[in-house]
Amino acid sequence: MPSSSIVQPSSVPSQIFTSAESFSNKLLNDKPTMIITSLAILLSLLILEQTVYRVKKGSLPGSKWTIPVIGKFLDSMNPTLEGYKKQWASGELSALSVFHIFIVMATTNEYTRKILNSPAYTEPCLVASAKQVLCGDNWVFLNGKEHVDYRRTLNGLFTRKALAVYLDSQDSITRQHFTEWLAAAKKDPSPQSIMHTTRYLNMHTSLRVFCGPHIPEEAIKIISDNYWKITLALELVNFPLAIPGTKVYGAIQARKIAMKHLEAACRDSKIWVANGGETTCMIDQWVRDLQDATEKAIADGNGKIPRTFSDREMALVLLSFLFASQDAMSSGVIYMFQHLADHPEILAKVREEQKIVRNGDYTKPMTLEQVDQMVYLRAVIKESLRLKPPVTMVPYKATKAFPISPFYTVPANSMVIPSIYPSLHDPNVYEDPHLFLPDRWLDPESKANANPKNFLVFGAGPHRCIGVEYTNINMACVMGNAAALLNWEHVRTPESDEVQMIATIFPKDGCLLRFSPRQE
Ligand code: HEM
Repeated sequence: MPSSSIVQPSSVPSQIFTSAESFSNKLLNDKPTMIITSLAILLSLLILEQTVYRVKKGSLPGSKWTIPVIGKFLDSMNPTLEGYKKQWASGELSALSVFHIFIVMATTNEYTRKILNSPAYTEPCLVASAKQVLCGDNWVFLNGKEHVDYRRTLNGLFTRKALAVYLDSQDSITRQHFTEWLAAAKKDPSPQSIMHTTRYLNMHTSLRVFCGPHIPEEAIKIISDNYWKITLALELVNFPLAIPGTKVYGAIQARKIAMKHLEAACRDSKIWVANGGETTCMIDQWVRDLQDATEKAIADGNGKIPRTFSDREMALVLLSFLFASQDAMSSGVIYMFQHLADHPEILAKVREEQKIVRNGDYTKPMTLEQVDQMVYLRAVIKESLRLKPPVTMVPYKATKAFPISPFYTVPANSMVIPSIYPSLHDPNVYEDPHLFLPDRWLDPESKANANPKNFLVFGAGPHRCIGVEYTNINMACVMGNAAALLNWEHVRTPESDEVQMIATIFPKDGCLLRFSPRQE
């Protein structure tokens, strides 16, 4: 076969094979050509892949070549904070590629804020699997005016009045779990990791705050047991196909289970509110807000009747809240337990404040007014979140070519990642950034307070966390009650200060604590 046929395959199509024998002879004769053709195509694709990567990367730091097809997939499967620190140290902007997704990582506060505040060029994409797990029609994927309008409705679920209603559930569930933790510790006094117990406490609290009495206790347990599959699928880039056995497939099954129960709760709440039931939870609050706005519009005769929300739409919102809060809140609370155990002098001050604010009576449920007065505890929470921010980075996508600096334009459709961690550890803003120093938040003139733009624990811009106040109150409720009602001893291991990244960050040894009851 002449070599020209390699580049001119069209020279053969008119040939008709008249027998099976001549066909197989032809195949045997053509075998070397087919191999050479395939190799040539493969080589061209590899060269094209490397060229596209290098053109997109331009002058940014990062590997000169990318591993064919998978890129840095293996690194992204086992991410480490050390690995990310290396990437951040490589430049203010740096590049990598995973499964042909070109990624630009921003390190500085300036670039990070620019990505978060440029809705004309960027939108959150969470992680690559997020649309499969959360459903493409989830409100969190809206942008621009549609997003602003939707979010305005949801803001009503986080007013001070609404937060005061939720605090009762938060307080009673926290106490219930502490009682169970103490009973377990009495049975087995050996130190135990608090990873799963804290996650269950958070899931239980979230689902009662969101759904009140409209979700049965067994459903909470089922959702909680399955939710870990969602957490495991939150890698930056997953294996692209959601086939049985993959993490994304497991997460989709877990979401289906959660959605079934959340939709049922929304249905139940609508009936409850229509029958005059009191507001017990977030969905009741939402249904009541809509009912009140509708009645007002009719009474005013202005025609501004609010849109209705189906059970599925409401359940998708609750799913987005669960998704946003479960891992982040667990990380925040676990590190609080660790930091306070490792700094007994700070825990002593938290206890002193609890005693004063609550008049030494820890039997009464915590109130919002009391949380307002816990100035020291709130500084401790802020510092714990700064030192170990649960969310170290937030993946965004460039919806069009994004001129992030005078020297570099992020190519359209790339992933562009604002990094939160470096801003929170900037030594120019936080002296001794690796130390746990809550006092830095108590002086209004401190560098930390003078530079709020660096405090990116909850992001910034149009998609800034909607649950900031709820988070602060919940952490105050859990840690205020823990300080008052529990003693805990941290059994340190060589891995206590190492960080494990599973969607958010956790101490690598799971934080081993020994609990006992506290009497003042
Ligand atoms: C320690 C706890 C939490 C941390 C550290 C945290 C952090 C974050 C961060 C970094 C973002 C991205 C912001 C951005 O893109 O600029 C975010 C978004 C979001 N968070 Fe949180 N979060 C926490 C708890 C919660 C809770 C408890 C809820 C709900 C009950 C919640 C609901 C949301 C939602 C809905 C978004 C997306 C907002 C939007 O796209 O408009 N978060 N959060």
